[in-house]
Amino acid sequence: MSEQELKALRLRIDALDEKVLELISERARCAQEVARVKMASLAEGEVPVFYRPEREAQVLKRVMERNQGPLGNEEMARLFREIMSSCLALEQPLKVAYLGPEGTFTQAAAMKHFGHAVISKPMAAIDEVFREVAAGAVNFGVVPVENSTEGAVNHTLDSFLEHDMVICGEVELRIHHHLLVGENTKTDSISRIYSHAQSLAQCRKWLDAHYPNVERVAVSSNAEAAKRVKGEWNSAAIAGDMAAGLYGLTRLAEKIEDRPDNSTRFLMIGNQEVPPTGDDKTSIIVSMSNKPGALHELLVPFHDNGIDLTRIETRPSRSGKWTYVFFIDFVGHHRDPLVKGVLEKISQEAVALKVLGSYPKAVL
Ligand SMILES: O=C(O)C(=O)C[C@]1(C(=O)O)C=C[C@@H](O)C=C1
Repeated sequence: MSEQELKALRLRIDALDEKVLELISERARCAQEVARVKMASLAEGEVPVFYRPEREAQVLKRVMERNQGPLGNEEMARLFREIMSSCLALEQPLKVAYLGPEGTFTQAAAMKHFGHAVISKPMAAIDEVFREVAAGAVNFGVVPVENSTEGAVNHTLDSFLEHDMVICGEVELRIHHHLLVGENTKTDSISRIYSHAQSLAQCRKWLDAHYPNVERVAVSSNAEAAKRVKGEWNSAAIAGDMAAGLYGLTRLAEKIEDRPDNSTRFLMIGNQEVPPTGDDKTSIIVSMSNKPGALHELLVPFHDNGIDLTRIETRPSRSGKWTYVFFIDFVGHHRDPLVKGVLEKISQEAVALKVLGSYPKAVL
């Protein structure tokens, strides 16, 4: 390519950037107007709700439907995700607590869902994320709930039994683990590998094959593991891209998870009910009496009404020995007439039924 051609193309890019800049600014001014309208239409004592997950899902879906390339749908939606995040921050910066420390996959999930213009706050444990939201110190919390290789995150499920929380969103993240070392690590004499117990389990086969005799030490998060190895000579950590970058670690081996499709689903928790979008999911907790056929009775109404169950999980109820609660996710919104009917039917048979929330299916 000649210098002249390159110069001409760059001039075109400059001109386009000016237009993009002006359009983004116009959009941001529009969002400021939206905030003004929201404030003006408040009833006496009503608190304004700036964040609208149902609207955000709609905007992102529209972008993906209309996108003609060459950028892929996900890439384009990711750009719009950030524009919307910045527009919302003009209305009101969201405060979001997540399972920390900095560099965890949960932080990456929070950024994927809310964008980077939020004020994010790392918490030391899942229960602390719940408490921070319950105390009103943040608008939302982000916690992991299930992994495609290792199953449920029990701490999260149990926290729902102890706190009154509304689920207002979900996000799925492809989880890639790397074996990381610090600059002083003697790589031929690694005697210890740190990571979160779930991550160690997700890489079990790889570790058995490559480091069968090395001690595996479970710590509170993979970011914590990355932080530790920075100062140690004979240890490595299993963690993701964010932690590797944050703590300046070297990748000794990449993508060491046993299953290439290893993914984790995260939930956004808060106090805000989300209206239907037409493409939603609902999460409920149900406890049934301990009698034969109880689980069958619980599932029949879903089957009879053609409602798609996406997950069912059992946990000890904590209110009696050998009694259980069921965590159920299904497609639909609790305000849909069909779903309403199913929930009424179940509550007639159940000891207790709690709707944890209805929320848009993950778009990104
Ligand atoms: O439509 C709204 O209610 C807005 O506040 C605007 C907007 C946007 O930028 O599109 C910003 C934040 C909301 O979470 C949803 C959408």
